[in-house]
Amino acid sequence: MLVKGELRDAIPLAFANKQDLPNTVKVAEITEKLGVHHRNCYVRATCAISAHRLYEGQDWLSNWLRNRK
Ligand SMILES: Nc1nc2c(ncn2[C@@H]2O[C@H](COP(=O)(O)OP(=O)(O)OP(=O)(O)O)[C@@H](O)[C@H]2O)c(=O)[nH]1
Repeated sequence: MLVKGELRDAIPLAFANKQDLPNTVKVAEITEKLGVHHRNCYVRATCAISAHRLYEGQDWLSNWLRNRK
């Protein structure tokens, strides 16, 4: 989807939110379903309620934007 579809030029960051809940789809499965495992894509496990790892993702995005050509 992200590799060949309309989103192929999109910023390669996805938040896999609600990872604190027991039945949430896990990062590996999301990565697989997005079809980005062969690409430099950062799928980050997060919990929006506690802000767990949200800032890591924002830092990653900031660096990616700064370094892209
Ligand atoms: N446990 C938990 N609840 C969350 C998290 N993120 C959002 N929620 C809760 O999920 C509900 C829906 O949140 P929204 O921000 O409205 O998200 P949405 O995309 O409109 O709806 P969803 O499709 O349910 O995610 C709210 O009650 C949020 O508090 C999370 O990381 N963990």
